[in-house]
Amino acid sequence: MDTRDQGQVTRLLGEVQKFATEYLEFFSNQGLAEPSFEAGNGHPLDGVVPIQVQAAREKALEATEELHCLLLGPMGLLMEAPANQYILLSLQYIYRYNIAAHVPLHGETTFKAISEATGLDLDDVTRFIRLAAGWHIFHEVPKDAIVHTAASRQLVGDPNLKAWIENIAVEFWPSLARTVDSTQRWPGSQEPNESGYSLGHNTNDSPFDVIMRDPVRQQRFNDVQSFSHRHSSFSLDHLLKNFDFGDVRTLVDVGGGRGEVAMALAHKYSDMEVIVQDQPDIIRDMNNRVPPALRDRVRGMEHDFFTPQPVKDADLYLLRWVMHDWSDKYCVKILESLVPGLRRGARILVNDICVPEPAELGVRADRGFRQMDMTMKAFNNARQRDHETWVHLFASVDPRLQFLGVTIPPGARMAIIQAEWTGEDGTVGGI
Ligand SMILES: C[S@@+](CC[C@H](N)C(=O)[O-])C[C@H]1O[C@@H](n2cnc3c(N)ncnc32)[C@H](O)[C@@H]1O
Repeated sequence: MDTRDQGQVTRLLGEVQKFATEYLEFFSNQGLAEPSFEAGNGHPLDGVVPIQVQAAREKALEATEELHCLLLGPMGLLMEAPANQYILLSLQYIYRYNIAAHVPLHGETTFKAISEATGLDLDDVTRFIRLAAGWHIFHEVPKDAIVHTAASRQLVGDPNLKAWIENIAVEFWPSLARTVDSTQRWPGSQEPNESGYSLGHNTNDSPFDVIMRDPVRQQRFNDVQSFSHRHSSFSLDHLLKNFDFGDVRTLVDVGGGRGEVAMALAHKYSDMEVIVQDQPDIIRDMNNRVPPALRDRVRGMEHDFFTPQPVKDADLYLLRWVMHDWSDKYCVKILESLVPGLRRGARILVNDICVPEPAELGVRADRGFRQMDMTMKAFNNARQRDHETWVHLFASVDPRLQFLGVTIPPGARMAIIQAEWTGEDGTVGGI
């Protein structure tokens, strides 16, 4: 008999008690009320909580998650697993019809009042909101009347959160539903137009092309990038605090989006010139966002990163949150296209996920990385990479591109991955 799991529930109970108590001490020390579904925890995302408090919370979450799974039992676990997708359905409905704004921030309303104000079918309103209430998003009391919870209040007036949820519902969800079909139709494909997205959206184009030609989708996609910067584990601060840009005079932010990273860098380093490269529409938007005080040092440049790099002699080429959008085949092309711009000693800095080894993290944290990996496959046949895959990727570009290593700042999800060009200036293909 396998005795490994004996006493596991008891051990987990102890861990929940220990780590949740540590977490709660932070609230009592600050004179704050305990977190509740009604009032939340007072923090929009966990950025303002000290790192050791975040760690205690994460350990408590890991332990409660495992406890939950053990109590479900094997069959319960399998049966409950698909249920979480339903919350997305409800959130999509709530956003589509701006339901949250029809609930007073303080006080209650009724399903009937929402139906009358929006013109929506009363039965639909009731059913979609009751579905959400199962996840503590709105609370129904008494029957047919609802009030906000802390979570449903977040759905009012936060366009970037809206974009993030709608992007998953509209772009990713149909893609995920067809990803297994895509493995059958195009086994092992690295092409962006042979993915779950291609089948789910019935298109032969790559997802980026589909998104970029539709202003609504494009705006939403850009807002998602802004939203992702807000979560502490994806915060730009990890890069700014843990990489010394002190000797960088010219930085090219390749696929730099709306320039948020560039502007943060230019604020911090008053001698740095930053060139943001991206697709034409993004660059037009980006140029309008640069404040006058930074315009002489931050500028946008339309550039397709699959074509040779036009900026020669920069000190650093940054690829932040770009490579995970592409399969290895296309990442090699992106890196190869940089080579013509590189002078000896120029560095490439990739700020992207480096997936930890299996079992290095708890199951909850690990699951987050695996889900992101599968999302990228469904979207674009792209992937998240672990240490070994990053090393292999750089090695397959050019032996003169020396891999300098990977560091993951404490509390960060995005790793700092570096390489240096050791060849002659601006050489391509072994010349
Ligand atoms: C996930 S976003 C990352 C943006 C930014 N680096 C950040 O950290 O927020 C990926 C960016 O790559 C850009 N991109 C996609 N294809 C591109 C191409 N062929 N050439 C240049 N940029 C491209 C997108 O427009 C988008 O801004």
